[in-house]
Amino acid sequence: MTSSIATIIVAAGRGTRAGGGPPKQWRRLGGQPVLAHTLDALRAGGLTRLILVLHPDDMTRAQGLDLHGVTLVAGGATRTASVRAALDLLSAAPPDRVLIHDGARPFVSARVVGDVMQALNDYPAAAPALAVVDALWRGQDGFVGAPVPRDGLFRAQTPQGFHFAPLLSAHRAWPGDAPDDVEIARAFGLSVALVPGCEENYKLTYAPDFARAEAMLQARKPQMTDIRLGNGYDVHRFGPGDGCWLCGVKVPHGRALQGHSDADVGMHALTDAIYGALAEGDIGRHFPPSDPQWKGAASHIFLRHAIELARARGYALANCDVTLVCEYPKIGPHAGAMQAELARIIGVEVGRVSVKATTSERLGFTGREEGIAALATACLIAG
Ligand SMILES: Nc1ccn([C@@H]2O[C@H](COP(=O)(O)OP(=O)(O)OP(=O)(O)O)[C@@H](O)[C@H]2O)c(=O)n1
Ligand SMILES: C[C@](O)(CO)[C@H](O)COP(=O)(O)O
Repeated sequence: MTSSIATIIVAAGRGTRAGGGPPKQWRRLGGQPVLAHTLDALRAGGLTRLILVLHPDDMTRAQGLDLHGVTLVAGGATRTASVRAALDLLSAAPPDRVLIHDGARPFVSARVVGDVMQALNDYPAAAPALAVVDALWRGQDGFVGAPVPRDGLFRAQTPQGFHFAPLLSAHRAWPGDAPDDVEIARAFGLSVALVPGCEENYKLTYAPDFARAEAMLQARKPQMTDIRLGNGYDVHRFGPGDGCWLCGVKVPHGRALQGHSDADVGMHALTDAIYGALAEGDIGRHFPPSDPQWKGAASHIFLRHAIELARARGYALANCDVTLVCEYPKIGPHAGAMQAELARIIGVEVGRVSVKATTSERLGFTGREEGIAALATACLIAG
């Protein structure tokens, strides 16, 4: 038989030790109120019936939270009074079990929640805690006094879990305040099982605890891979000659491509794709055709420049793909050599470079064999 469970989140305190500003449970962590993280963490632990105890002055702040499955209740002047208000509310439709969690512990893990719930199958109460590992001393007027044996000492955490009926009786029998509900349950005679807590489940208490929380959130963020894509397109016309430079290979042909440089249309398209990925314009920006020093230049100069620029910015070429559009010369027999040459210039393995070709079905300027067009895509990856 499954038992019903409700979770009380106490969040009606004023957070005076955390310093100025809004109460700590309403301060923002990673752009959201602390309480939004706490609710998310508890839901991730499978808890759905949630009682959120708020200070009467904070009720309107709750509108910014995801209140699905949440009942709001006004808290009291002490933590104990706040828990009691929630227990009284629940007593109208009592669950079998209740977990009580500090709103100021936003990083509780599903594992801790699960361990507490599991322990309630065998015990009337259970609480997470961490063994004290450091040596303990009593301080005496600013000096180290007598050591305190640390064996058997634990640092208490929440959620603390209880069978509901005995806990309600324990609270109703308790006269005043208490640091937590374990103390009240034990005073009533309930045995409380220890389950392992976790370091991340610390309570935001003092101002520096917020910097630690921000750092934890930052570390949890999936690291975004910086991937950049660029495309390039180029056309050169045919003129007299005995072959075309295409992707670094001279392909025998009855004509040659005309241009200011060696007119390697494929390498130009690829170079522009790399510049495009870097948002660095095109070849014309880096090697102006008006500058006579680039007349007849070998196009690998341009490609090397683009890839060096990428490296200087911290990018490597992940892969590239060049498509040549022409009826003639036939590219297929030379595509392997072109891939190898481009890979050599770029400094990557051949498997990252693709060269392929298509005709335009005799349509347009390429179909009329007036020139060759080339398209290229380059993918750069940071790191
Ligand atoms: N009257 C109170 C006092 C405390 N709490 C809640 O109990 C949890 C643990 O208490 P603590 O860390 O002591 O919170 P504060 O009382 O807000 O802090 P401070 O003592 O620094 O003012 C917090 O989530 C807090 O909001 C509560 O619901 N009602
Ligand atoms: C309930 C509690 O969080 C257990 O660690 C703690 O007792 C309440 O907070 P305080 O900082 O001790 O007031």
